[in-house]
Amino acid sequence: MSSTTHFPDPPSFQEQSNQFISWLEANPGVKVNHKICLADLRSSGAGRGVVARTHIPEGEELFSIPRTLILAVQNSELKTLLPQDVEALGPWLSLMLVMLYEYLQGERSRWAPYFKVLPTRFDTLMFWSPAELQELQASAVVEKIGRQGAEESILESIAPIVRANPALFPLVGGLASYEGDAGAAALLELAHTMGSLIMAYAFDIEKAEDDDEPDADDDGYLTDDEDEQLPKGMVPLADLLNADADRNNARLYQEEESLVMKAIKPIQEGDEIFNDYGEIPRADLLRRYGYVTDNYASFDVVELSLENICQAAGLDSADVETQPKLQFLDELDILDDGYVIPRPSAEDAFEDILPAELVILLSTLALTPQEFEQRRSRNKPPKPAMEGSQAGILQRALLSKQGQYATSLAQDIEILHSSGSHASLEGSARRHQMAIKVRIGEKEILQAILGLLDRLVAGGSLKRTANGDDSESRQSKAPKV
Ligand SMILES: C[S@@+](CC[C@H](N)C(=O)[O-])C[C@H]1O[C@@H](n2cnc3c(N)ncnc32)[C@H](O)[C@@H]1O
Repeated sequence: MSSTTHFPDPPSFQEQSNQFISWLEANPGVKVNHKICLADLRSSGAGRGVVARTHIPEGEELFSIPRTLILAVQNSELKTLLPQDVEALGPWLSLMLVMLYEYLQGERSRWAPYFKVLPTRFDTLMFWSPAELQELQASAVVEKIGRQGAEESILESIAPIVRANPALFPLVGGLASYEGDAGAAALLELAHTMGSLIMAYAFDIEKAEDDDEPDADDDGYLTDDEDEQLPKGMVPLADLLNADADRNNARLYQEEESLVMKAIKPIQEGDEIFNDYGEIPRADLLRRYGYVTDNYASFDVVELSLENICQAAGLDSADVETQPKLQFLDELDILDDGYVIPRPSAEDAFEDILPAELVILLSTLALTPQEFEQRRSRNKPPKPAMEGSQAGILQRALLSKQGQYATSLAQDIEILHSSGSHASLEGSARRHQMAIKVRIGEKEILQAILGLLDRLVAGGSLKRTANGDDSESRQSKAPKV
């Protein structure tokens, strides 16, 4: 993302940018620093972005958007036009409904010039075909896309409101109604567009006096703990900043009356201004934002499923009801469905790389029946320590995970080298290349951890630094991608 094909009416791209900025500046309370501009970055696959026209010192305000201009439930007239409490739908679905309403108003919407600069096509995993998703091979991200769950929620919560209020939700594309298969399909498509915009563009909007950091989300468009989440809102211009891991040089401050973007570093003339999307593994970057860059590689993770680990420990299943060791950890609330292993860095000691819950699981699985009975009678899990037997289970689980990918790391590196420059690729070819990068990251982690475990199983020390470079390689040494 985001090339020409992702935006409506590509020939008017620049004109739409200009009209959007004019509209923005005409709104009372908006301030846009003349040192920034909205740039066309489609040639590098980054859609629109914000660029410095001239040097900007650290701390300088880049723009300020009044809270009343945020496209959000509290600012849309929809909430006064419906009998039900829109906010009760939760942050995702309520904003989705409001965006559907505003979008379908066309030119009558207060945010019409804003919608014209937003994309209508996405490279987020929600939109990948089964064949494209297959390129992610054994990546756990494939299980987190949540398309089916999102569609069920849309049909259950959004569709009845839209269908009951035809005057508020005009029909699109020659449809007779939003009823029936064709109506439902059109509604789902529109809702997915809004959901994808929320996923990649919306901010959690803190209350004016609330300084707490927002919770991280989420699978699909929804999460389990919706009640605790902050309302979401689309903040014009703030959401046109791209992000690139450690190149972050701006930050949005949520003040009493306005949301203010400020430079957090000196920015040189011509530099792109980047927001911070967080320390996101490339798999999740692809799922939520539809792009990857090599700068995010250090945040990559590999996820082992509980099933994978149980198999490696010789258990018949990962069923909590029938496996006493799993039941014991579940009752202590320290059992997970999957365990995330980060990319080891040169500074990390091995025991700091693995999550404590994973080491406790391995230690529990390694207990003899007598040791387990003792633990259970004291209701205490084993201490998270990696020794030979735990390392053996982990090694088998990692090898089994490695075997689930259809190609080796060495093969992927070759495929990547022959696949051409990222920026020039479009459509499926671009998605394919991004998938290769994701799976390379995961395979590099598997290889690095396996190298460290080799030493442990062979009787070496675990205190050494966990750096992929000095570890024994099972496959050819991985270059930085
Ligand atoms: C918040 S929007 C930023 C504005 C967006 N570029 C646009 O033209 O509308 C987030 C989207 O921008 C794109 N994006 C952000 N950072 C990027 C980067 N470093 N390289 C390529 N695309 C990027 C992705 O498509 C992502 O989903």
